[in-house]
Amino acid sequence: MSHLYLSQLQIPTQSLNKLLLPLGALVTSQTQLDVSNVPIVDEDKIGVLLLNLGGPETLDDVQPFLFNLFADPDIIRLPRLFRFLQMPLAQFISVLRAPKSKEGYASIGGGSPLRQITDAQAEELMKFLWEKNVPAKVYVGMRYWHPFTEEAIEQIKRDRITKLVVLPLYPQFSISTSGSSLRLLESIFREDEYLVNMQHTVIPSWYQREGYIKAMAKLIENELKKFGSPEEVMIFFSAHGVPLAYVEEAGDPYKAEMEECVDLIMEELEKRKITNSYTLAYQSRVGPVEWLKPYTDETIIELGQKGVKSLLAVPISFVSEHIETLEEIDVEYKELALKSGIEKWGRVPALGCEPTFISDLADAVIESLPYVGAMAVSNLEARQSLVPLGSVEELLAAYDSQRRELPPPVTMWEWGWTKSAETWNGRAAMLAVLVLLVLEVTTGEGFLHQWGILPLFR
Ligand SMILES: C=CC1=C(C)c2cc3[nH]c(cc4nc(cc5[nH]c(cc1n2)c(C)c5CCC(=O)O)C(CCC(=O)O)=C4C)c(C)c3C=C
Ligand SMILES: [Fe+2]
Repeated sequence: MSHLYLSQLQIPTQSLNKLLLPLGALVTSQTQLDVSNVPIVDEDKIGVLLLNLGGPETLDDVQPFLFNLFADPDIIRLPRLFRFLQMPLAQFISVLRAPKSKEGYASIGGGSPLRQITDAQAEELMKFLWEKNVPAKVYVGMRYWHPFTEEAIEQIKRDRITKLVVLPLYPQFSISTSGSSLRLLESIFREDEYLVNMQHTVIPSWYQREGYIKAMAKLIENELKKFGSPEEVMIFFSAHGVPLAYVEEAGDPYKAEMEECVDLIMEELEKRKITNSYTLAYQSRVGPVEWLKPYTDETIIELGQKGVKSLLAVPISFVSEHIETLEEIDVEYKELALKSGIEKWGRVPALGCEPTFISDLADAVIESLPYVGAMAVSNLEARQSLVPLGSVEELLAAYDSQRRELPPPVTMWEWGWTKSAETWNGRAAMLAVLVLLVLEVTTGEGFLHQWGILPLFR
């Protein structure tokens, strides 16, 4: 785990006067916390901002929620040349996907439980912080639905918070989740004088924390006991997928962090004399591109073919129940497993407000407090004398540089085979394709239907 300032998410030249401090020591420090050296003065008002995805609360929210999701350039990554198509494409895909998504949300009670669960987690976290003598207020900022991150920030300003710890509720870092939320936050901070001057730190990922690993192991142990022969059960970790290009081209650490996380949980189980076989697969892919493999559905079928009879599904990338646990795993994958020859099926619940877990999150916040703004140094020498920059900064910088490369400046229209003509031809072609797609969706006929491509987005 490392800590950083939001300014570190910017290109390096803009972040020279602030410092990212990877706190390797804190990763392993699970010992008794000593809050006495936390530099908090009486006037300090401490805030914790929990970042999460957000989910539609009613069926009418589904399409606008999907629009917000697909309008995010960290979710649909278009080459810069085609960036102007982001909004029309988001509109197009959200309208196309909404009916299927609505069915899913209808089957879990008409909306996402994410807001309620995240609010409850915030409440519990606040209780633990106060019990540990850290009077802090906890805020929730969602990326794609209410309460939006912008709303949380407004409240933080109204409350005159002076020290802020930013904690994404995703255990493992991905460009598409924590990365996207932090990038948004960074842009909000950059434009606001109050926020620029507010001391803050970010905990980018925390999958390796002992409290989290222990809480996960305990939940798995509990569910295993419900099987007749627990030792014969295969532990099936199922993580939300990301497109393969995120990992292979943009350098997303998500897969590596996921694999390490699974290893740590299995090591913890071994300490409890649980040595079951296990596997990790990726679920919930969207669209026609290749995603991280192995895919959950294909793996279930293969395991059935290999004669596995008992499977315990463990959702691993998210700490709340949500549509992909309640519908995709509990209904679709269970049905697939039973059809594939698996006879006994179980599922580990999401962590939610599990006390070991929330208490550990409170510890993570307290451990990061000494670093809230404490390392804002203005000279390069001081910066270089400290611990080298952590992986998050490098990551987002690499990712940004990949996105920054490209286009020739788009000038006025010129005839002939010029750079400008090429650019405008490209844009015109994309617009034409878009018009064709809209026609196809509205009429239900066209080449994508004939080729069987369109249903892939549904
Ligand atoms: C760590 C978790 C998640 C990653 C990584 C992630 C990447 C990712 N997701 C989509 C597309 C969709 N995600 C949707 C819902 C959704 N996604 C996550 C988590 C991660 N997504 C959660 C917890 C939820 C559910 C929220 C809720 O309402 O309960 C949806 C909408 C649902 C649906 O229509 O299936 C889409 C679409 C992409 C494209 C992506 C990586 C690029
Ligand atoms: Fe998702």
